Amino acid sequence: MDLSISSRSLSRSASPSISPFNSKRMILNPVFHKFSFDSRNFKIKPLVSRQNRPAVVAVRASNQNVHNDGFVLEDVPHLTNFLPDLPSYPNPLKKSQAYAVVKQTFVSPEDAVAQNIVLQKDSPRGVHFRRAGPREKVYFKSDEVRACIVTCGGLCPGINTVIREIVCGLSYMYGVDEILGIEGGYRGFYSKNTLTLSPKVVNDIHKRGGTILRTSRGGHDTNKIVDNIEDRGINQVYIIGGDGTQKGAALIYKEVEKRGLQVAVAGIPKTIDNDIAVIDKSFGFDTAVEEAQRAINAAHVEVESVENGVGIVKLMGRYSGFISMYATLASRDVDCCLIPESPFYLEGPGGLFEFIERQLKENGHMVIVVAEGAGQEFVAQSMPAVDEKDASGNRLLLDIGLWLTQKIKDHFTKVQKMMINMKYIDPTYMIRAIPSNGSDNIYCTLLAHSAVHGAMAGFTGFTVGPVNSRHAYIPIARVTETQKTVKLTDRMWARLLASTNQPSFLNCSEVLHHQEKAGRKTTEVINSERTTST
Ligand SMILES: Nc1ncnc2c1ncn2[C@@H]1O[C@H](COP(=O)(O)OP(=O)(O)OP(=O)(O)O)[C@@H](O)[C@H]1O
Ligand SMILES: O=P(O)(O)OC[C@H]1O[C@](O)(CO)[C@@H](O)[C@@H]1O
Ligand SMILES: [Mg+2]
Repeated sequence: MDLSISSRSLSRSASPSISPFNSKRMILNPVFHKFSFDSRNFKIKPLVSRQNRPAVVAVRASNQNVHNDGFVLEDVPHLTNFLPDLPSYPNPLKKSQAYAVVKQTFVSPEDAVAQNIVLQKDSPRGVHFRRAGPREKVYFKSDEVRACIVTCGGLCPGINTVIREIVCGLSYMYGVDEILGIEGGYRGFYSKNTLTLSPKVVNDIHKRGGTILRTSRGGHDTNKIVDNIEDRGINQVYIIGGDGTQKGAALIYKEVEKRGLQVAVAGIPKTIDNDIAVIDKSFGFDTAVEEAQRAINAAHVEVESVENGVGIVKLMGRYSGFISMYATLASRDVDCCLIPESPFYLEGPGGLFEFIERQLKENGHMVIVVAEGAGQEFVAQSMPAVDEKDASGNRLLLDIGLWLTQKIKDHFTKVQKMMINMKYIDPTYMIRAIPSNGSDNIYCTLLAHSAVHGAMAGFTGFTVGPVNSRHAYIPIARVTETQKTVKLTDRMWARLLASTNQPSFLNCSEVLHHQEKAGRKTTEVINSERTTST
């Protein structure tokens, strides 16, 4: 029996109960894809799908493949894990003009990307991920692919570039011509129309900020989404979004597996906050850091032109201060950077007021960069209890910029009897809404191509991203189980403190606590200038 029939033709077949897909689902003898782990790592569990059809699913007991030398491969799922007889085809890239003279067109199945590249001579080789890129064999016939793209969560520079490059990549590299854009985020699967995407439609969208598909928060209903995927005959789903979106993508992948559908689910991580774990950085982040310079520069120009000028620039970063940290390091005009990971205080020795006073005496002006998630506990104290959430359940933040502006003004005019000139700039949405810069555009292309190659090769339930500069397929759970934050114990934060010479706001016991948390037992003498008791 020919099992190469696509889910498109299947879902269009008159009666699902007599679809040949049923026979495929009932095969009880899974033969795992040769790149996957051996069957000892799996157990077989019968499940019942939406239409009460029996489905057979291979559940990965452990997705870690550990070798004697401490080499660990954290693999991503493959369609053949639960559709063992899926046929494969030669990759059409073999005949592609673009790849004609490439020395090694296809990534070797053995290629892996190391999560940790700083090792000691005798240390175990550690965790690795499957290297991204085109494979010798694909598990979809080009003319049977019906792909869709969806964008969820907040905006970020480069989303349109990723959309463009998925469409052009599918079309030019694999000859796919059925690509749908799902409108308005996850809820768009079941409540909106779709857009037909082609290279012509997406040709110049990378020059625009935002997402041509529009986005939303909330509205993730796994069953409704997968019903819709099935009904539309979609067999490749490209999901662009942040940590919440990737959690949603994992649920879609699981439901697809449970129903035994030949649908590849690929996540492309997006977040301006750069808070996605494992990957080097998220697309749009460099653009954001660059754009933040304009706001910082404006603040600097303003405050150095007046007497006792204090400029405050608020940047995005709910729980992670990466944009603020990098924008500060890039600028050199910033005297103090406040991020959510590093608690600060205003009054007393080593506090912010003391530092501002010193800066004003020495330079006559200063610039503070504050991440939107910093000092939320202070703002909350001075406001009636509000605990609002957005539609996705993310806590809505209070305006630390306004609060800080007011506090500094009050302190210097009322307590210190000192005239100061406050300038508060909030460029957050302006930064998020711009198109991506050149280097982010290239990065977006790599992400999109990696996702397309991965889905065509039959991988599913994966996220793409660079790990130590090499693009890899990462199990979705790995990027959602933790959020990446600035580590105060890493050298980067020390570099920032050394560059601005701002107080660290940590007292001696806090320094030791952070070092212990980072697993470092140290008896280092702590710089007394930077340590005060609160
Ligand atoms: N735990 C979850 N399970 C399933 N879906 C989720 C989950 N968390 C969020 N989502 C869905 O993912 C989408 C985007 O989530 P969210 O608004 O948190 O943004 P995000 O993807 O984290 O991006 P960012 O935080 O960078 O703006 C929403 O449609 C939301 O319903
Ligand atoms: O678009 P919204 O819902 O106002 O979201 C703003 C939030 O989104 C983010 O930009 C993340 O996408 C955060 O930095 C910010 O707090
Ligand atoms: Mg998020």
